[in-house]
Amino acid sequence: MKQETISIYIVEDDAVYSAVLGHFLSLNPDFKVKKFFTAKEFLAALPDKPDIVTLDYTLPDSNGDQLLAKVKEVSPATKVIIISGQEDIKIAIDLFKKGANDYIVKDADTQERLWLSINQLRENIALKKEVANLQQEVQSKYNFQNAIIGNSYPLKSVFALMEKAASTNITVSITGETGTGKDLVAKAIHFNSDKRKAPFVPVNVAAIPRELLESELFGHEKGAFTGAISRRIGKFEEANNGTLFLDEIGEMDISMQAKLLRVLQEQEITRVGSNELLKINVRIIVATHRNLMDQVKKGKFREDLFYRLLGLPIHLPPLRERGSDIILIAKHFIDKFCTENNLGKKSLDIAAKKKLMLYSFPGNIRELKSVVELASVMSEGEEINETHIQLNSNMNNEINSVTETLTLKQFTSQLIQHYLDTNEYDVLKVAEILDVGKSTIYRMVNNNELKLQRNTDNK
Ligand SMILES: Nc1ncnc2c1ncn2[C@@H]1O[C@H](COP(=O)(O)OP(=O)(O)OP(=O)(O)O)[C@@H](O)[C@H]1O
Repeated sequence: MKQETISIYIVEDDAVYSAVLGHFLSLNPDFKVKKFFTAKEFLAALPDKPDIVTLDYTLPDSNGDQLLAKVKEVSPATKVIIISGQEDIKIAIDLFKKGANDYIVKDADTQERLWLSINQLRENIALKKEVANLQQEVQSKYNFQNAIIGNSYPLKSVFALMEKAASTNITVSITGETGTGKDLVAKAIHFNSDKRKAPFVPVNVAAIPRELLESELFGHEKGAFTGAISRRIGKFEEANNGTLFLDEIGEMDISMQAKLLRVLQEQEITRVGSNELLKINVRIIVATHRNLMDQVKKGKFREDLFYRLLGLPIHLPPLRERGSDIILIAKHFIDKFCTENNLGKKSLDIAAKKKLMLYSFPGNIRELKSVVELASVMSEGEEINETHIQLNSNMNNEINSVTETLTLKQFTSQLIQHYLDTNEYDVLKVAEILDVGKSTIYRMVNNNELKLQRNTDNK
């Protein structure tokens, strides 16, 4: 672990003793030492929150007891070492109870004991700082706008719902095709909620054999079934006070659905092979690529569980409906991949962008990522052109009937027409999705390049 500088305040009215301690601790260049001779001077500097304070138990204007209480009030994370002229076990125990970290008697060994004590506390401080930094890192990694790239109209609605989800404990149900970011959205909600310091526990229901799911979720006691050689806690217990993310919930077996419903209603679980009820407090987020209502109609998903899990529904639109987000996300992946692989800076040329915009991306963002990473490898220079973009399946939606021989103007007009047709001819919405001015669209309508209503020729 990297050793960081730590600040130490010495509070001691005996000037000689203070100078000795100060000199001794300053031998370590990582220790930044300040000396205070009265409680008054020390209290004035306390808001700077030192890492460690050594307190002389008896000062002319206060005592160790009062100052310890003040430190705990103003700077609870500061570690306090009491240095006392006499050994009094009762006082020492009392001080420990009130939060002192060590109690050292002034004698021949004081300096060594102090050195040891400070080094132990220092490890603890460094660990706490590291945990705090990691927590901050994770939070900023899952900050909505950092983690989830895009500013299209449909994605902005998703952000608005995510804010609501993060500020409450409501159950969240996320739907969307494969690769649209369901997992990412679930994590971002957790790491922006007040449960962020507790665990985020993902369970992919589809990946666990049906007969093992119950013990995976609720845990089991030793000997509960063949192979249960020891007690094991389940995912619900692991996620206690945090978030349990049940991915692919639509794949859950109907008998297991009944057990899950009971647990959600009662907020308590029973480990397999036990009779003991354990209270749990878990935020639930579920995701599925299926239409759960259809599953209910087909009798494959319990209606009562469906409504119990629906909570705040968030639907993630497929990538092909996110307009120019395709290019933003592609750029993001190219920059990241090129930096990680020392490939220098690369960018997409116009034809490459056009090829990406025309494709329907059945694998959504996951597919876009692999397409542009491969393109970054294939391109020799700084530019990624259309020959580097290797698509995995044939273009299959109506927009893909556009031929490669179109001019940029014809292409633009067909692209906008496609979005008008699929967005109820809402000009403002389409202008926002495609990031063009609404006047551009109206101009093209006036020039008969675009239609603002459905074609009625075939009716
Ligand atoms: N808007 C986005 N911006 C940047 N990266 C994204 C975005 N959405 C998804 N990703 C990335 O795309 C990949 C697929 O996302 P994710 O696994 O969350 O999708 P999913 O919907 O859960 O897929 P599946 O249903 O197959 O499990 C991940 O690498 C994720 O980080």
